[in-house]
Amino acid sequence: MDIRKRIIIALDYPNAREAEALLSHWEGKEKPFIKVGYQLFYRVGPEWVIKRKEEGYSIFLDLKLHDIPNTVAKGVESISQLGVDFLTVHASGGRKMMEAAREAAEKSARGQRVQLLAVTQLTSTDQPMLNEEIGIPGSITDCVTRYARLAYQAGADGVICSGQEAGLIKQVTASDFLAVTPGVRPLGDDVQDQKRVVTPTQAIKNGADYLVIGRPITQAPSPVKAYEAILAEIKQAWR
Ligand SMILES: O=c1ccn([C@@H]2O[C@H](COP(=O)(O)O)[C@@H](O)[C@H]2O)c(=O)[nH]1
Repeated sequence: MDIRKRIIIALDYPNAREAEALLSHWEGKEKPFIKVGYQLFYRVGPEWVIKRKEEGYSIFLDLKLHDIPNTVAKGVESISQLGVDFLTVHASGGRKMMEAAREAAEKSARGQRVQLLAVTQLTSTDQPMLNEEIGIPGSITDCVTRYARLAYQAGADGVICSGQEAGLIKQVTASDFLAVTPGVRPLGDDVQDQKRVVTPTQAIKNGADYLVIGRPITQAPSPVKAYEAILAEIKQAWR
């Protein structure tokens, strides 16, 4: 796979104009893999996503579905019409919910079916928050591992986890079970609201398949330069 596709840029913008302004930096260059979250999706809707697909972007639609199995299945059926590449569901929705999502993705595929990624624990969650606020006992690693196993057994294609956990997830599932990792910060960058953070090098060395990176690229004075610097770093780490 083209190593450029391993970096997924999070387009966390409030409208099409700002999202397209970011994308315009890549005019005449190879199109990056982009992530559309609900801030942008709820504003621009499915037509905008379909248009970007037609232009040749790979798209991760990060809607983090979490509901009863029937509702999630219907949501996946609708989303499958957009032809996006990746879609998130929450592993905490349970096995039946993820199985229903997988079945719906297969049934409603138009060509290549959407790949389902289960969110384990958000990268903004740390140990005290997991135990004291959310009320889940034990270590974050145990919780993430448990959710990853469940997601694997339920037919998800991979998980969203921190780069800290990518290697462990491969050990308890399979080497081709995707570890897609947000919470990536180049050395010296502000971690902001992220807690379980790693550098691009650490993420790749730990076995991450894709790095999801938003603000370190989108808020950089030159987004393309920031992207290319991360790319150079992961190429080095790949060796
Ligand atoms: O556990 C998770 C799941 C999703 N995300 C999303 O990734 C990006 C990260 O953006 P940064 O600006 O690089 O922090 C953002 O869209 C999140 O919604 C995550 O961070 N952690």
